[in-house]
Amino acid sequence: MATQAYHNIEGVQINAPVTPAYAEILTPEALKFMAKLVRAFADRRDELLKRRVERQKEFNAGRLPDFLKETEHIRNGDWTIAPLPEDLQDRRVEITGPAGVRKMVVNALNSGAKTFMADFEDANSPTWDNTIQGQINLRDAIRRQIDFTTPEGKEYKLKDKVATLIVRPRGWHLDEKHVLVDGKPVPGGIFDFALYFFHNAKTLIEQGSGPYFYLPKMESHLEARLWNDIFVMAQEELGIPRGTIKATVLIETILAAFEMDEILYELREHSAGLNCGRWDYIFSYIKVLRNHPDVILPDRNSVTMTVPFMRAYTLLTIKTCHKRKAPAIGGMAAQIPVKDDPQANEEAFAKVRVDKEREAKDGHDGTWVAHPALVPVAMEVFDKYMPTPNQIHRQRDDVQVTASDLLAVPEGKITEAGLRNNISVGIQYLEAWLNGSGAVPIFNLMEDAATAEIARTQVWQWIHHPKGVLDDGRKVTVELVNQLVDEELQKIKEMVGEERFKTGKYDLAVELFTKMATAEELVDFLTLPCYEYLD
Ligand SMILES: CC(=O)SCCNC(=O)CCNC(=O)[C@H](O)C(C)(C)COP(=O)(O)OP(=O)(O)OC[C@H]1O[C@@H](n2cnc3c(N)ncnc32)[C@H](O)[C@@H]1OP(=O)(O)O
Ligand SMILES: O=CC(=O)O
Ligand SMILES: [Mg+2]
Repeated sequence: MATQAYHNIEGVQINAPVTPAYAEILTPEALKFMAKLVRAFADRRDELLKRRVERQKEFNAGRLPDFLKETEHIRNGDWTIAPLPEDLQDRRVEITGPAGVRKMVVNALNSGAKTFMADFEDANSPTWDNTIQGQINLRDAIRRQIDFTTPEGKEYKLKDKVATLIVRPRGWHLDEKHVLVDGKPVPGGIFDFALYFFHNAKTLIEQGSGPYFYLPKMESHLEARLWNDIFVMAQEELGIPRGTIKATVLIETILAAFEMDEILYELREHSAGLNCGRWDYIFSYIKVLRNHPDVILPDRNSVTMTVPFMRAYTLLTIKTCHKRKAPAIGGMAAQIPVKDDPQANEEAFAKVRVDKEREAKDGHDGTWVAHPALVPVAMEVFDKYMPTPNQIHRQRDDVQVTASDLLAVPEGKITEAGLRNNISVGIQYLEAWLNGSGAVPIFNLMEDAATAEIARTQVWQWIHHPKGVLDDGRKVTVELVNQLVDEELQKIKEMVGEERFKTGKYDLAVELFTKMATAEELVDFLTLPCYEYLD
């Protein structure tokens, strides 16, 4: 790999190729801006990550998450978030997809969805190329200079009316290893935010929109405070009025569910509400409560949105948001179109419809879809049940959710089929991610970093937990998992063919998967050890 050090900007070093196109993003001014934010806030990010570790030690020792005593006054206080801008009033359907895939950016913006969340997180494998190409794509899309024709002659051209753009930077746990400030890798979230904001905020404002963000995987209101402080400084630096940035926080950790009011409060000048990131939420539930002898989840496909702890969390999100005049956006159904099988396709669409109906009736102000073909499905449902741009006016005072409701352990079986599915999906997903694809279709479902986290964490939990027993009475063990890994790998080989298997990264994917599933300690995020292998 070529190495380029940006010696002209003191303390900033880039250990990756900088092509002329990349240099348009990595300009001296943009890097200075990024470095200023990093210098101001990276230490606090590090402290907050240490705090996560300390809190986990307490949960491992038997403590259960609960609402915070010291912030009771915020939960009981009478306050609301600042008014929402015009183009974030109606978010009934939001499409998501990786920022780094140019044609998907065009397709998503053209999809008919109200907004498009361009992703540097769950749907993105953070290779250097994906990261910088993502920034290029977004810059070009905003300036309507993204149209192109493939060598096969297929045209990608933005329609007149496109979705409002929202960008999801990486979570606090991830670094951008290719860029160092004062010798240390920069927090990936600050890197993604800073470059996008620097290049586009003013243009977006001139267009009547604004710099809008989704903030992933937070575990406390102190982490939200950090984002808020970054926003304040970033706006000041560029001479943009405070409060222009709007950010929607994903409630996708069990710990954040206990701090929803506090998170909205920290960001109240910059808040665009909350979203139910259901897949990471399930992952976080397993991770945080991993040492608790009563907590074990059944097969991944039986942890649905209607199990009590998931229902409690989504209803509490709606209630909390609406009390604060904030939108409560729903989550992602994993079904995607099934090619060449109309019946299976109709079944998949029906599942999405049911999911969206429940969300709209509950009071969500919008929802997510993974594929353009699902935009009309979700749109029809929300048009039917939500005639107004949003339903923030619907107070859900009838909803009463306690700490034990949020923690309630669902019933269900652990089966060999469920174990095999987790193994196969885990390996296939890791292989794709290592090859630079962060979202992929596997067995007709959308899989991304969050859904794959559940797969590998379940295998770990079932091995390590005394109740990790299959419905036929067999204990899940390292030996059983190793045996099934071999068998599932063989099936994958048959499915993808000899050539693809040989040229793929299956050996590495199996090694990483098996290590994470069988290690004594649970790895915090699968993306951390795997990132070492990304270019
Ligand atoms: C847990 C969470 O965080 S959810 C949010 C993060 N996850 C995501 O964003 C996943 C988004 N979805 C996707 O990435 C894709 O839909 C996948 C990978 C699941 C399936 O993709 P494919 O196999 O390419 O789907 P398919 O072949 O049906 O695509 C048909 C067309 O739709 C496009 N398309 C599919 N999904 C999307 C999308 N989300 N955004 C834009 N375009 C899309 C494809 O690029 C393709 O375009 P083309 O005809 O111009 O070539
Ligand atoms: O980011 C969304 C999720 O479900 O995880
Ligand atoms: Mg997520």
